[in-house]
Amino acid sequence: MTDNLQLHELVSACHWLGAKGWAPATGGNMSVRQDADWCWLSESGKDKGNLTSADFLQVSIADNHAPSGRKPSAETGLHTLIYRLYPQAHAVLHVHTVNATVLSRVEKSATLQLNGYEMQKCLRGQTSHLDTVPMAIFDNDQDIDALAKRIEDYAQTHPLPYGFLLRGHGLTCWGRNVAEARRHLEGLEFLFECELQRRLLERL
Ligand SMILES: CSCCC(=O)C(=O)COP(=O)(O)O
Ligand SMILES: [Zn+2]
Repeated sequence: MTDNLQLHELVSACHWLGAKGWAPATGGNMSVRQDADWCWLSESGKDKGNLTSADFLQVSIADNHAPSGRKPSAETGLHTLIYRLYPQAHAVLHVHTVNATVLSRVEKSATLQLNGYEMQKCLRGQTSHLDTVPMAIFDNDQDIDALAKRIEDYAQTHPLPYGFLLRGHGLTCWGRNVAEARRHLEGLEFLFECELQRRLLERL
């Protein structure tokens, strides 16, 4: 059972990422796991930098049902997929940062390979800049069920330990608690900015 503390931490993470400009114009969505069956997801269409606990709706992880009758995020199916795939995932943050949006278009292949950066070590389990961290990029889709199915199929053979990019759309990342999801978001965003600048300066 997720305590109120995790929802409170999620609300402050939303204010933090909103202040950074990572959820512009109602973009982005966030959630926290309650238990094996339920999570709390941001309501669709809200300014994600200004949420309160009352803006989070209880959603069934199995079938995306929201008993309140209010409308959870349009991307609910991606959050619940992550909670089904990874029992250890307890918080999911989806943001529309400029770096994630642009880099996911500049990189034409299905995977962004990050290597050579000390900051890779902010990602759980990473211990060296010499290792390569693959970040999957999925082509964007307005059909979230179809997108979730593509991601689910991919995840059967490729682990997605931190998150994934949606091409021309943004980053979805998670962690074992809100603090870890927040660290992954901040670290990945830093790495994306470094990688974009490197490609610009090296004319790649
Ligand atoms: C203007 S944002 C377009 C929809 C989107 O990608 C998003 O992250 C926000 O959707 P939500 O339904 O969660 O508000
Ligand atoms: Zn989005």
